[in-house]
Amino acid sequence: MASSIFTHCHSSPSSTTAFFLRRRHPVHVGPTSLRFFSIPSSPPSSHLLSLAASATEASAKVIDGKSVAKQIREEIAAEVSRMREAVGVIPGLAVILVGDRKDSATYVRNKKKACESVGINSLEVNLPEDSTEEEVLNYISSYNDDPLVHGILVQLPLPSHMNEQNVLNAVTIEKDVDGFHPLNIGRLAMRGREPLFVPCTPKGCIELLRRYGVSIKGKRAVVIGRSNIVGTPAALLLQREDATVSVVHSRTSNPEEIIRQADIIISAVGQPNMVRGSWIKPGAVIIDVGINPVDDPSSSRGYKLVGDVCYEEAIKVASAVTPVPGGVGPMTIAMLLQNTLNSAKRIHSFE
Ligand SMILES: Nc1nc(=O)c2c([nH]1)NC[C@@H]1CN(c3ccc(C(=O)N[C@@H](CCC(=O)O)C(=O)O)cc3)C=[N+]21
Repeated sequence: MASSIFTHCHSSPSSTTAFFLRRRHPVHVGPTSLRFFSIPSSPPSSHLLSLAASATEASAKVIDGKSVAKQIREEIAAEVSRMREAVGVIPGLAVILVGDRKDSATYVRNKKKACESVGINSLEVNLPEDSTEEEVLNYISSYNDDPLVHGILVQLPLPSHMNEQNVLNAVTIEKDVDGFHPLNIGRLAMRGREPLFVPCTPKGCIELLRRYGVSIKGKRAVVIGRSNIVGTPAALLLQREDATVSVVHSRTSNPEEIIRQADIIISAVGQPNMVRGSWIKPGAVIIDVGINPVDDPSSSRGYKLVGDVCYEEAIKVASAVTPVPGGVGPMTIAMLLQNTLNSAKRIHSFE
């Protein structure tokens, strides 16, 4: 198993530009399985990470997103009951799913399960693929007005006949738990302004760094990818944390040279095993957002999930790396729950 993924890293095309061809969001498939690496029992509680650690295979840490996410879900569950007991309010998340994409259905199911696990109410509407934009807008409008709903999530991607911008703009910023409303992104970009919500995946990346004691201030950070939902907000967040940030994308010349200068790398491009060991500065910390299915005849599903970063190479050079699966993915859902809880607290002035 481990050798097949190793082979995959080496059989990947070596040209950088070939990897940067545009692609849709990584496709989510199947249940979590941690097969390729040993996971430490729990994340360090204090600042144990040494960025200057000599780069040997044994010294690299696996950043265990699955276990951090579990810890965060427990904290959220405690807050949800405290709020329910104190003011009788249960946070509610409404999820709007349009069409029958298999990966989207899986994501929505996982979000619903996660809500149940912490005591958050979840409402779900599944509209047919050929629904009109107006029908979606009507649902958004009724959830905007519904006092039992504190967060609204429109599962992306939407069918191509809908205007994503119109739809996302319709979610009231008070309930925009995805943090995708332009007003929330705009505030994220401006110094001295505070967004009501920060997008879940980038927020999860920063939370992982924080809980593993990786300091960001004054560090060189490189974000690979410039999507609205991950790359761009991740770069804005790192900058707010006082990193010096570069964004590498499909039109960047010499991406490897820029990436090699990074103390912290966040990769969100959706290209399997694109970032090679030789692109990584010894001791760097790597947050791998990509969740890419690749063929794997030895797996019962016929595929396995790999990140944007060649894990077996990275683990030898970096001081810490997030695995795929079990890294950023579970954190995204934990941050969605946190945003929903915080929204209910804000709406009900509960501290
Ligand atoms: N409005 C909207 N908000 C989103 O946040 C959103 C979206 N649309 N569309 C799709 C993407 C993708 N996404 C993931 C969430 C969790 C995992 C996750 O938990 N993955 C696990 C399981 C992987 C597996 O084994 O299948 C892991 O990485 O360990 C992955 C991907 C949220 N998205």
